Amino acid sequence: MRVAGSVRVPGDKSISHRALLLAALGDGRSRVTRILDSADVRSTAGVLRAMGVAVPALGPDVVVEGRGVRGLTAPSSDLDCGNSGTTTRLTAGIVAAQPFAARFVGDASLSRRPMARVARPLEAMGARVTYDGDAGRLPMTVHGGALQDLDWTSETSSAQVKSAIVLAGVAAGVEVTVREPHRSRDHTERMLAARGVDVWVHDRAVHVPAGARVAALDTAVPGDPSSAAFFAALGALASEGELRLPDVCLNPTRTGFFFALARMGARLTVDDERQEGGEDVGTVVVEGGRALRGTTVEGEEVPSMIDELPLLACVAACAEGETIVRGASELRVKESDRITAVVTALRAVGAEAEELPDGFVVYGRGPRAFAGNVVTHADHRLAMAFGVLGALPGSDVAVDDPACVDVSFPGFWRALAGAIA
Ligand SMILES: O=C(O)C1=C[C@@H](OP(=O)(O)O)[C@@H](O)[C@H](O)C1
Ligand SMILES: C=C(OP(=O)(O)O)C(=O)O
Repeated sequence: MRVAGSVRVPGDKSISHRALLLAALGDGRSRVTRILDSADVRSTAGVLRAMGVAVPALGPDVVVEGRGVRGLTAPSSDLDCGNSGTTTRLTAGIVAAQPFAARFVGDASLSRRPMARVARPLEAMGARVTYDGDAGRLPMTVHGGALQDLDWTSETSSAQVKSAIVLAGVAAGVEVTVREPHRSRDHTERMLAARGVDVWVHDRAVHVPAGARVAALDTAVPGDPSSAAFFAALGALASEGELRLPDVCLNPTRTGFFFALARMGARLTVDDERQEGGEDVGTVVVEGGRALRGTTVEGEEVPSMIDELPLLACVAACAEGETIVRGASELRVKESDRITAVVTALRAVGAEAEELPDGFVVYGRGPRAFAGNVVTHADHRLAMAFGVLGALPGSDVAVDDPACVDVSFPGFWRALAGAIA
């Protein structure tokens, strides 16, 4: 298989959510260009509209009139977060500081995911959180109120938990410190700093002082490294050719997959590296034709490629030798249980893999073709990872729900077909 050309991946999902939320909390008008128009970001736009923020239909250029940190209005309907954990948890932090209650609902997948991880610190700040049914699961109502300062040590390295607490602190005007075991993605910190908030980051701790205001800011969203990862993998698995992936966010809390792929033997370089809107951005160039070998991922590397681990498992099936991922039990509480789902799907297409409680082992047997049916559990990352395996010469992989890619990467299948020469 030969790859060629340039794939411009859509805007970063994490940054797109935050760009809307911070624009809503801002003093004045913010313009966001190149925002990701996907189902998850539409969920964030929808919950903001329900709270009185005039967010236009998502497009190349989105202008939002900020309401200030406590200027949201009580929603007259539920906040429908769809499939999006980020929408739910970050918005829960903001609602905790507003003088009203809001009920969060989501689809079947989101309704299985744990919410106590954000509810507990928000309760410690003085908000009240109630559940319709099972404790810690949606539907969940956050009753906002007068919040107090918080110094919180998180058990998980979760940017959503960290951001929920930080946004609650900013919206309430109180002081917060959040500590985490390993550094998770730091877009909230960078984006608040760019909007005039005195954020301090020291090692694995973040501090925001009392009385913060969020300035309005015009920004462009860089390309999503989690979406670019599928094309980096495709290029690395190709027998010849080169793919260029321009304008990808290269924030070091997000580039773990590229690093692991390079370590496995892929030829990856970066052109035109620069700073844009507080983020490192560049063109990732991947060349095919290299033999790949297995690797081990654990510890602090895990958060830097948390959403790319299903894809890493697929690449590992085409490498020589074992790939071991440990310390990634968070994968069990994503859109699906991504440990069980990826191991089951790998076996279904003819690869060898086994589950660990907190990760997996893939027994790679070098470049080859795969065939079988993949159950995605409507998980976009699973669909795209197995889409890459299905694109390999001789492969015949049927993904049960190809449309679920719309959560993060509408147009993925066309882009995948277009990258193969
Ligand atoms: O903050 C964010 O934008 C995200 C954080 C990660 O989740 P956790 O915070 O649950 O690890 C990641 O998996 C998710 O896709 C997006
Ligand atoms: C886990 C993901 O997103 P979220 O938590 O926002 O649903 C993801 O996009 O892989």
